[in-house]
Amino acid sequence: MTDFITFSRNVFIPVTNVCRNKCGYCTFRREPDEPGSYFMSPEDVIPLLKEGNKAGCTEVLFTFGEYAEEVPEYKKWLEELGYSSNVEYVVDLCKLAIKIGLLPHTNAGVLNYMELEALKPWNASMGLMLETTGMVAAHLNCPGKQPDVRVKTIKYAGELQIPFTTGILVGIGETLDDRIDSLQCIANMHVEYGHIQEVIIQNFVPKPGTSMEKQSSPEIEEMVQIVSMAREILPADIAIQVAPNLIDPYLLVKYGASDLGGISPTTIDWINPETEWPTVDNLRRLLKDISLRERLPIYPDYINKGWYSKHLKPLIRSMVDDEGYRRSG
Ligand SMILES: O=c1nc2n(C[C@H](O)[C@H](O)[C@H](O)CO)c3cc(O)ccc3cc-2c(=O)[nH]1
Ligand SMILES: C[C@H]1O[C@@H](n2cnc3c(N)ncnc32)[C@H](O)[C@@H]1O
Ligand code: MET
Ligand code: SF4
Repeated sequence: MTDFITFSRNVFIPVTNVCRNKCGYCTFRREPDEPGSYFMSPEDVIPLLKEGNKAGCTEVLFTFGEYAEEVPEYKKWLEELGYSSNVEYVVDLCKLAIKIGLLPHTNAGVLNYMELEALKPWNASMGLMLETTGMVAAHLNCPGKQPDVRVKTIKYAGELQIPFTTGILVGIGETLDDRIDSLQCIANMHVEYGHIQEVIIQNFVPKPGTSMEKQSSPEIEEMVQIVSMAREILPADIAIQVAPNLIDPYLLVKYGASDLGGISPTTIDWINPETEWPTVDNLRRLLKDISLRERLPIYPDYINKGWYSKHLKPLIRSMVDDEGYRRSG
């Protein structure tokens, strides 16, 4: 077990819920003509960024339905704002965030090499869940959830030296062999490119109204097993993240989890809105004897390696302590 467990203070901004995929477990996504579908303009985003900055956050998590621009309605919204592509818009959102004092972490789903290249200078880190290398029914209508497509994006990020977050979703119909294969696949990519800063082991939570509503969440014993396996399979410099709003982290931390991901003081978890994040004080209580330390969205090793652009340098410098974590006070 590590000496301390890390987390980051973030603002969670779900820019659009329009998405080309139809994951069997997701309640976030909407059809463009469905009530509740939306697209956030800069006027919607700016107050949230300012509020997060005031509350002491270091990070903004921009997340999206995947390739929403393939949907004509979304494309029209973008063009009305004067953008010809989603990535062009995300770059502008990142610039706004940096100006306000937050380090961007973008997870826009699958992206190609050029899109990642355009986003790299404006992001402290980026992410994409591998989910699983297995063929599961939950991903039947999801061009962007095919394992080879996901792996390609994660490899491009490696070629571009982008500090990267990925992970697996546990309990979506994959087998034990699929879980081992997924972790091995991530480990191999890290050995080749050295860019995976953390791997999320996320437990599936069934949601009413989805095709998987009757499927159960993995038991804690199963999560302990997979976290232990992850700790054995993944190189030691990769952190293992679990989500403290989805599962009690105490036991998982004993078996190798070392990070609790982004906790937001001002926003909810838009993908899992049913469960609130614990406050930092509550986390300290949950973790009992184990101490908690705040990090930035870019891990100490990657700050040391200088894997960030000149646009982020002043902000990172103002936030970081001598050991690469969040400076206190
Ligand atoms: O608060 C959340 N943060 C999620 N994060 C963000 C994460 O907690 C932090 O932003 C990173 O650890 C960077 O600091 C993700 C990041 C990814 O790149 C990919 C998937 C996720 C999923 C979640 C999530 O479900 N909830
Ligand atoms: C942002 C990430 O949220 C995860 N995600 C999406 N739906 C669920 C769910 N029902 N339970 C747990 N995690 C989920 C996916 O792994 C996605 O990549
Ligand atoms: N839609 C993307 C994905 O599933 C981003 C996270 S879910 C909103 O990969
Ligand atoms: S999890 Fe992401 S890719 Fe899947 S339907 Fe939801 S928004 Fe789309």
